[in-house]
Amino acid sequence: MDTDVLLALLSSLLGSQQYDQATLLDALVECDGDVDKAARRLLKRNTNDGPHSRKRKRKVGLDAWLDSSKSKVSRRTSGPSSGRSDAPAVSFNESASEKVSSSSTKSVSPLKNENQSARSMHETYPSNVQAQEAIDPVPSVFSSGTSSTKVRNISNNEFMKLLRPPNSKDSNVNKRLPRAPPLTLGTPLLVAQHTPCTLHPSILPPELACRLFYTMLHESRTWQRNRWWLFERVVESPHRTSFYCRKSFSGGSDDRQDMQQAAQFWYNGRQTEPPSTFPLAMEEACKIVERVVNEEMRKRQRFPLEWGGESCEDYKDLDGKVIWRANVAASNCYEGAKESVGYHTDQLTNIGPYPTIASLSLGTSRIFRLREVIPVEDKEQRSARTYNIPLQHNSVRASIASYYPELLRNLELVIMHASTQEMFKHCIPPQNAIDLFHPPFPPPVTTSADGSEEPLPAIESSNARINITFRFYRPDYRSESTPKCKCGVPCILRPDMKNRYVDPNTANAHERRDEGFKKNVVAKYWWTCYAGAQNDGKGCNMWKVMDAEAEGRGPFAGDNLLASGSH
Ligand SMILES: O=C(O)CCC(=O)C(=O)O
Ligand SMILES: [Fe+2]
Repeated sequence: MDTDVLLALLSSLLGSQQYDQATLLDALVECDGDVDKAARRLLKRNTNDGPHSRKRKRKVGLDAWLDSSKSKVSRRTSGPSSGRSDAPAVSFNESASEKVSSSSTKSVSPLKNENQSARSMHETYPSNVQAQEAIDPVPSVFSSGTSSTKVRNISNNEFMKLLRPPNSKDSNVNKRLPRAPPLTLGTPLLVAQHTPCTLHPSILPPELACRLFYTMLHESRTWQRNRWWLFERVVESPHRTSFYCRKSFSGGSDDRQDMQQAAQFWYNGRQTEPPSTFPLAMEEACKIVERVVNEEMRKRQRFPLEWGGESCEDYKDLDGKVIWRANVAASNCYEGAKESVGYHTDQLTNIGPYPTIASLSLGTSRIFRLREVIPVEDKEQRSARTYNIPLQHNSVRASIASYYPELLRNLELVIMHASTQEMFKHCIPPQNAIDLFHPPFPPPVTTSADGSEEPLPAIESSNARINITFRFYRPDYRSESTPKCKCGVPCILRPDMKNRYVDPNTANAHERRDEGFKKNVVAKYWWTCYAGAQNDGKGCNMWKVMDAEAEGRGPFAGDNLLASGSH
């Protein structure tokens, strides 16, 4: 994680559009993780590139970065007219800042309520700042205060100490390792070969896909940007998002209420309106997605910690067992090429270990980027690779917990893939250009509150991508079972991505001996305090290992495997 923080900081200093991640990483490695030095080195290189290089005029350095956000605050307080003429970010931040300060005062009261919980879908990686950087060369971070700003100058060392957790090994990046060049995975076969994801093009009937695009784009007018605290500032994700619950979920009413409470704190502990239920077109699409995901899951070996409750009555369908059922969905809207989401893993708080997530893309095509997190033990042997997966309209990318595709063995690839959330971080990077989407059908008709029917506004072309991630909130990870930290706020659940183990339940003797099959299971998860994301950035640093048995979690897929003796 700390390498990502360093990368985010470095690109904040330089502007991420001008340097690709590999260049930033190289500079960091050359400078032993010193962000300031790396920024100066890259700048110097640019200066040498020619006398007209516009990059060399940029002021860099941590102090300059902090200064720039200070001056942003003062611009803000001196009124919008003093801002840049092209300054939507400034005026936006101004109103966002007001909203945040009121919500941060509010967040105290809901957090007192025992039944409510603070949680979010995304990790609070500063790489979101990096993503936002690509939109506005001035970092889109701002002080939470008014004109008496909370921003203070701190030394480089002090800052680095904040960023680097004790015992962090990331500063010792192995300099001898060649960099693995990024790979673009343009076909379902390539995606399956290299990642624990599967790609399903043209999954919905074309008319339904188009109707769903219109519906969600219309809904997205009310979606919000995610905000959280980071290093005494509030940062904001450069895309809009919303959370939906599925009405037809067959769990009891307690389940539904519990999911609603979880949804209220969907993003980083910020209290939101109760979630909407799936619109009709989304419900229709969900049924198709569920069928495809279940078919795919039946082909795969399960991880011991996956949900194993498919034999419970509630999870049976007319057709028999349903391994995976979507009961919530998070939806994202990216307008234009520059809107993005930074590198993160999805929080496991309610979806539990080794979750399966089905992510439907509608509208303009965008790149989905995956980057593997290399376990500590492997750091000397191999470097992380970045995979780019272009996601077209009406396609589903399913991240299904899987050990590794069979094909990998035949191809004798060294990298052994496990599950997406445990082994990879993902993002939607900003792009320089996108193709406009032309809806192939006229807009659907909607029924308004007074019962009258009218069509949604027609769209000739759109620069928006709508993403719907269908998820299964596990009954054994319901909100009320989430441990609370000393702040009295529900914790978040994270995997120990950097340490992996052989799974004794599934590995055979040969596999256990074989180096290549080592470390394909994440066995440790921990609960950590997350109050800091909303609570003026202040949390209690609480940290405890998840003890599935003591916490009464399950049933797990591993229990079923053992019972059937099928491993
Ligand atoms: O838009 C996408 O495809 C990714 C969204 C995502 O990562 C999320 O909602 O957690
Ligand atoms: Fe995600």
